[in-house]
Amino acid sequence: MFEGRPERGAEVVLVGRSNVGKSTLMRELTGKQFSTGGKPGVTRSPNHYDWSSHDFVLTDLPGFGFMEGVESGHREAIKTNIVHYLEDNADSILVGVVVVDGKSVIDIIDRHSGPDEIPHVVELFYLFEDLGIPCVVAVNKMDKVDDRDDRLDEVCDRLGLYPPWKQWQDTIAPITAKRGSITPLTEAVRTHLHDAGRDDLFQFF
Ligand SMILES: Nc1nc2c(ncn2[C@@H]2O[C@H](COP(=O)(O)OP(=O)(O)OP(=O)(O)O)[C@@H](O)[C@H]2O)c(=O)[nH]1
Ligand SMILES: [Mg+2]
Repeated sequence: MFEGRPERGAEVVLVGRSNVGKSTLMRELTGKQFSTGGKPGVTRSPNHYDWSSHDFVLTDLPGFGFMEGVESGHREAIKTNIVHYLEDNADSILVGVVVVDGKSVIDIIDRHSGPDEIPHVVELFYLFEDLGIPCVVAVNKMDKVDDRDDRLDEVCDRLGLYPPWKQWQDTIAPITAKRGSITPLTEAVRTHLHDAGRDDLFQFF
């Protein structure tokens, strides 16, 4: 189990595969440097960022999926811990942000789709739905994607959302975290915070 979650009544979580840019996005949102890098699996336990004056915490959960130098049993354990974390804290979590790498997400989803297999990203998306937590898919590294609209339509398709993606801007947010270009994400998050009656948290997004 993940330890050390600060006692907070409101939370936004970032979750996604290793190396998609969660820590980079966290840095953009908070202005604080978190350890990032090309080496997958950098984040092994949650990074909580909280503001002592506010009843709010932003959490960067560890990456799952491929992690160099991490054996498969441990990898599964991390995934199980993430699911438990989301279930245990579902009452406080106002928005779940699933971060994906726009360059590779479709290949990865298709590689892991089969009669007995559902890709982690799709599974997470539905887990948030089951838990009643609004979910935003931050499609990161858009600087590396040429066929932008086609790619985003494909992401919708794989998640069971009818294209075109532009009608899902509360759910699909194309960003380039590395360059600080994250407005589609902050606007989507704000929409869900507003729906939850929490405009007071706009200051963090
Ligand atoms: N081209 C490009 N690279 C990015 C972008 N965002 C992050 N990266 C790079 O992707 C790599 C991984 O970023 P991290 O933020 O460490 O990824 P993470 O999801 O926290 O990874 P784990 O901690 O392993 O789960 C780094 O080399 C980043 O510089 C982006 O928008 N575009
Ligand atoms: Mg990280």
